Amino acid sequence: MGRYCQLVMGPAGSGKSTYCSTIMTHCQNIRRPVHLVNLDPAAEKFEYEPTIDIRDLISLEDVMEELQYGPNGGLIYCMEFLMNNIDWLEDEIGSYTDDYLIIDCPGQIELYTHFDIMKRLVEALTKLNIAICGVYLLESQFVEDKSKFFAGVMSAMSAMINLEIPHINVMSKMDLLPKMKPSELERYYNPDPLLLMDDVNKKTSPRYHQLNQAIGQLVEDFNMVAFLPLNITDEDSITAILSHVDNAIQFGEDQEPKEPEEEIERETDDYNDDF
Ligand SMILES: Nc1nc2c(ncn2[C@@H]2O[C@H](COP(=O)(O)OP(=O)(O)OP(=O)(O)O)[C@@H](O)[C@H]2O)c(=O)[nH]1
Repeated sequence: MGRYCQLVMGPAGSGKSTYCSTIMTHCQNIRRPVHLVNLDPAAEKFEYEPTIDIRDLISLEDVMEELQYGPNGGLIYCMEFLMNNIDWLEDEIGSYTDDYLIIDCPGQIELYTHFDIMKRLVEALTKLNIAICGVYLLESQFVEDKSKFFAGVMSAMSAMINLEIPHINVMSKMDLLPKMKPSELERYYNPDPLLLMDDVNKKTSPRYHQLNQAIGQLVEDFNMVAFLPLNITDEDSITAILSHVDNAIQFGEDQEPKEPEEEIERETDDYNDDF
């Protein structure tokens, strides 16, 4: 593999920064060269100093102070500013060849649902020949409220559909989840629409049952959302996630459309072989 990165996404507080430091520590222990990239202009402190940091370009604090934006508007302004100054990111990344970048993204959910900023970021990274794997985090506490869990599943789906990149979903903070039977947990790792129907129908008025069913059906039909558990104290869960990321990137590269020139060359060779 050449240059590649993990684009670490997920709602606010889902554990993105903790995940990034966990991966950094793991990679350093196994001597895999890795760099942390911070794209959250509101980030405060990091366990690892980021190699590339959006705050060297623009910080949310300055935008809020100087332009009188609120935190959400300010964040979108910062991300738009980054996209309009993408040369800065290209220059910063330029020197890191053959390295693994762990990109910590902001937690504003609208970035993954209805703004095109992440899509433009993906295009910019792809232009730099960086293979990307999206890593979407959802915290395990959502399991305790099934409608919240399914809302989280749909936000993960939204990121997958919008970005169209190799992607894995991670269920973070597994150490905080009360003990559950493996068969019960499995229904969350591979979201079982019946969980939603059984439980949410009981709590909602019958006029919403059809809607609950349609949402369950949507998740089932899409059939591509699955979660890998992350317990930051369990090395095996970290190794499993990294290996899924590697496989997703490899699979993505194998799916790349072939260069038309290659096709033409092969056809010419075939033609020559015939004679
Ligand atoms: N017990 C436990 N706590 C965690 C874990 N991951 C994150 N936390 C805690 O959850 C809170 C949020 O974690 P962060 O890593 O800052 O989450 P984030 O997604 O980067 O947050 P934003 O930057 O606000 O979007 C912090 O208090 C972390 O200490 C975990 O695996 N286990």
